[in-house]
Amino acid sequence: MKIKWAEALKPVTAILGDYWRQSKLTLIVVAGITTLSTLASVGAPYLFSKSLDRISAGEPVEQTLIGFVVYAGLLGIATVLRHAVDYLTFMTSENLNFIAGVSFFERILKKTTDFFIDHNSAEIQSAQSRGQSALNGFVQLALGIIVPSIAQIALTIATLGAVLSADIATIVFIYGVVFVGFTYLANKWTNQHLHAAIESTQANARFVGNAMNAMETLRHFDSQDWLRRKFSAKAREIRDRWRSFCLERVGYGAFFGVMLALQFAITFWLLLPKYRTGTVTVGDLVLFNTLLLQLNQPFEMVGHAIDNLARSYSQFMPYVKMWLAPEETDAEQGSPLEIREGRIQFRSISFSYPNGRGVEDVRFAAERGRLNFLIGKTGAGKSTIFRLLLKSLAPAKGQILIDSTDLANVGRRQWFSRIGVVPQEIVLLNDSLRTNIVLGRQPDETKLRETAARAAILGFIDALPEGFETLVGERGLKLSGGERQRIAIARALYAEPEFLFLDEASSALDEVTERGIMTEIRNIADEVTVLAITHRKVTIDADDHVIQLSEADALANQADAG
Ligand SMILES: Nc1ncnc2c1ncn2[C@@H]1O[C@H](COP(=O)(O)OP(=O)(O)OP(=O)(O)O)[C@@H](O)[C@H]1O
Repeated sequence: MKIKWAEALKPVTAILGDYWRQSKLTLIVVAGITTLSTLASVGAPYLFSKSLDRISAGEPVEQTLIGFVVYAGLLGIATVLRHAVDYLTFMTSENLNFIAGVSFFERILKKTTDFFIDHNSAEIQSAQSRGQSALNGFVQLALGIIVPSIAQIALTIATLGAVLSADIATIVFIYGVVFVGFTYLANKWTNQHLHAAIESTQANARFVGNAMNAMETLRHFDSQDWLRRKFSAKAREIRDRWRSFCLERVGYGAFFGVMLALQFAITFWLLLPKYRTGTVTVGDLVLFNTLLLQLNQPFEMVGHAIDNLARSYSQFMPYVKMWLAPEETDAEQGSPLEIREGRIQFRSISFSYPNGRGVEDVRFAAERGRLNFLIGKTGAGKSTIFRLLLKSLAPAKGQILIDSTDLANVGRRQWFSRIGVVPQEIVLLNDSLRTNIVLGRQPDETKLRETAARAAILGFIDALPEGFETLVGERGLKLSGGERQRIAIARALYAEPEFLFLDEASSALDEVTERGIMTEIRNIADEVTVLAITHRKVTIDADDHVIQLSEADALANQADAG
């Protein structure tokens, strides 16, 4: 996806806007100090050259000493101010990191399900840290380099023009334009290597994230060697792209050296005859030499700044792409959800994924008073129906009614506050059992114990030395599959939902435990609408309501209202 400049500017303006509001005072102080530092760095050599001329003209040393003392003082002040600018800029950058980090995280929280199917956590993190450092680069460049350098260039050229001659100032100006222009072109020419290097780095982060998630499996298949080869091939590709970039830049360096020598040679060639005729003094020559040497620094800095800007821009692209990726659209001002009977009705629902698969014309109703089981062959569309119910997908056709309210008009937060879900793939945080069940909702010890008992996990938790405070490990891997499922069931029941969706929620449980949990759930079926996906017929009782997805082509699924 190629990003337009205007689009890339959206996150920049949002973040820098916040940054300006929060760090206004420091930024103004930095700008003030920068101006003073620039004045001191041009004023000092000027004073030196004038004092030198006065001494050459035979003025007594006592009278000229004051000029040299002020010169020394100005040099000192310029150094102090330069350091102050460096560190104040650095100090504010931490605040910028904070703002950029939080804004990015908030955006990621709103992304669609597809976003998390396409990007893993390592890749998201890599985009975030590169994006943050690029943004920081922009600000540091602007504050610490571009603004002071341009001020110094302007002031120096004006001084050279006034003290020496307009043609010298013009030569220096032309040199600066060629220098900065060539740096810009060199960037353009080397950009393809740069973009390729950044893209490869991002792809490698995605690869590493995938590999970390599948580490156990890869080990079982003795795939480490294959993994290592793949990783080193990708890492080599990144290194080679960076190398091509750097070597091309080294070549351009030679051009800059020749340019610098030429500039000095031409200007001295013009100045020396003027010295002979007395229009230029020794002090003027010294001033010229000092200012020119000093001026190469801001020229180089502006050149590098353009260079860095180009690099930062590329580094910033993955961050921008993620920032701009579609977000869940929500009916925030949606219909209030009034629940009377808790009836869920699918009315001719169709949905197709980009690959053409999905569900078509699905019709069924799930009511309270008994459990509703959704069954059908693998790939028939059961999970897709759940995703539609959870508003991760939106129907292309048809309506999902909750009593008489169309679910499409209900805000996600409102809907999620009324439902409990146990997904097929249980996701646990690497935190305590308590945190994994409560998940940031209102803490209530009695409710916690009650729901854990309903999910048949209370006995297990109480027997652990640290009880509810036990840590579950990365993705809950310190628990068995069945324990993870029971924690997920307790989590779904904790907020006393009005609708409960179970996607193969008991597939990892033994029959006795499963029966116990299903009895608990049947006991609440009068107050909660329960819709469960299962492949295990034994889970289903004679009194339960079965919704059978047809065995025809998945896209032509026709649910039986049972
Ligand atoms: N994100 C996706 N992108 C593209 N196609 C998908 C996606 N998710 C599912 N599908 C396809 O849609 C169809 C229905 O999948 P779904 O997961 O709903 O089936 P299911 O009945 O839940 O299967 P199972 O019983 O195996 O879990 C399948 O053909 C599947 O390949």
